[in-house]
Amino acid sequence: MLPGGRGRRGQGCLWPVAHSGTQDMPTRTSGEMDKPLISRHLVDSDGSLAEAPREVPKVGILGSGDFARSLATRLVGSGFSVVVGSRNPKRMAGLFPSAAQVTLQEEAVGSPEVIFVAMFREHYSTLCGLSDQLAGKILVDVSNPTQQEHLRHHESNAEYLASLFPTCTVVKAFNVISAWTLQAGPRDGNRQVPICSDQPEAKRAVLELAQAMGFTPVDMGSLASAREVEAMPLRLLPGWKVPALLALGLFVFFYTYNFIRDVLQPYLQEGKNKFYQLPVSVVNTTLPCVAYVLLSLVYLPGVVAAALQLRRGTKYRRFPDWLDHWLQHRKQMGLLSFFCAALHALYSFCLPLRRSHRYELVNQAVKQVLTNKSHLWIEEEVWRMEIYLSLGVLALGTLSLLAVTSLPSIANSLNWREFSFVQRESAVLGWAPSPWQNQDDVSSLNTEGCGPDGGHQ
Ligand SMILES: NC(=O)C1=CN([C@@H]2O[C@H](COP(=O)(O)OP(=O)(O)OC[C@H]3O[C@@H](n4cnc5c(N)ncnc54)[C@H](OP(=O)(O)O)[C@@H]3O)[C@@H](O)[C@H]2O)C=CC1
Ligand SMILES: [Cu+2]
Repeated sequence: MLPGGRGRRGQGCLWPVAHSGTQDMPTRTSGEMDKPLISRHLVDSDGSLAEAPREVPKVGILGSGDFARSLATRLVGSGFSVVVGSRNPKRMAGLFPSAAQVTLQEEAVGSPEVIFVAMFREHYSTLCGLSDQLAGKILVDVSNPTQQEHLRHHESNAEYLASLFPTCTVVKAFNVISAWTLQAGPRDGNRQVPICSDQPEAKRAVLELAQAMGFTPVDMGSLASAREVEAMPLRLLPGWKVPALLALGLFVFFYTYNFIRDVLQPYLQEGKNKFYQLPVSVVNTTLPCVAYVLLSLVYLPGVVAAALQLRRGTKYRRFPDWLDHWLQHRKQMGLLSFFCAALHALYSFCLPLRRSHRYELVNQAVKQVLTNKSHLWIEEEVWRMEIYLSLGVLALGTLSLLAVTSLPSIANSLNWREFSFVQRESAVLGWAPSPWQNQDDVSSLNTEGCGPDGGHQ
């Protein structure tokens, strides 16, 4: 079991990998050579307790910058012995945890099997002098290219490092984790660490290292995926761009429409000044329209896909790309729909707070007095509003249930049947999940609870 890690019972733990052809293991007898450095089993096959880990695994870090410091802190905290290689160890030693050994680059790379290269790409070539000492070791490339660098270089940083050190095994990992997350621990921030390498054993070693540090490693395959892994931190909310632009476009469209209908037309035809309605009332009328349309766009691709499958007579053929993308964006559209509906509810609460509303009430009262009416009560109107409001609240409640259960952490705590039950039963459409639907889908309901005039006024 790894120190500080959540070692799996009865399962072999490979860290650190004993390289075939690694010479620096003279301390172990030949009988021990096939065992990993750390004790292999928590519980042996005969049920007796295995020996506790004795040797503290050593990890090397080249570079002494922000990332190196955070990494060293985290590794020491996870029970590893850390040796840092710097061009200027004296100056840097004070910045590292005291348990970490800070020394010259050539001294640091001697003993550890796994060495993190916490430097920028342009400085990789300065390590070429260490080629001989590095032979046979695992180099972990943590670098992140800038947008320009990513576009300029065809090969990934990790592949470039591998080309400089053909005798080493390069593993790409940890680039998506910020120095800050490393230091604070994986409690907050992203836990997932995508890892890729051409050598399965080396990848496995780094996978287990990440796990021992409390992260969730994700196997991304061979080093050819490094370019994709390096592009990850450059992307900003990738799945949200299209749905957010769509929501914005819908908002602009409906806002313009409502402005023309509720403000401009009364002004032009009757000379009424209703421009004060622009900040609250028109926005409040617009939000449910956006919510409705987004919601129908959550359902529509499912129907289109079903129709397509029926027409093709099979479900084992790929959907066209546009439909595929649309299907993949349903969750975001559903959540944006929920967001608009929630905003609409808030705005609706604020309607009676407005000064214009108070003036209108008083004016109406005065009018009533002048016409000598004492009691104004239209039964039908009263009932209608009560029902609108009740349906609106119910609809928003259901929509929030769908939104909440679609969040990964909550969806993961439900099994597939529970998930589809919540999603289906709460959906007033009675829409059944189908094979193309993924677990992350938010399906929704068809009522939003708006008055026919949309504005609850
Ligand atoms: N900071 C972050 O949050 C993250 C950083 N990364 C990646 O980690 C790597 C290091 O980043 P970071 O620690 O922030 O950078 P820094 O600038 O803080 O550190 C870079 C280190 O590289 C070392 N180095 C070795 N050779 C040279 C050289 N010839 N010229 C200059 N420096 C050299 C230096 O250490 P010394 O002087 O001791 O030799 C220096 O401390 C980068 O590739 C970055 O993309 C990845 C994810 C997050
Ligand atoms: Cu409403």
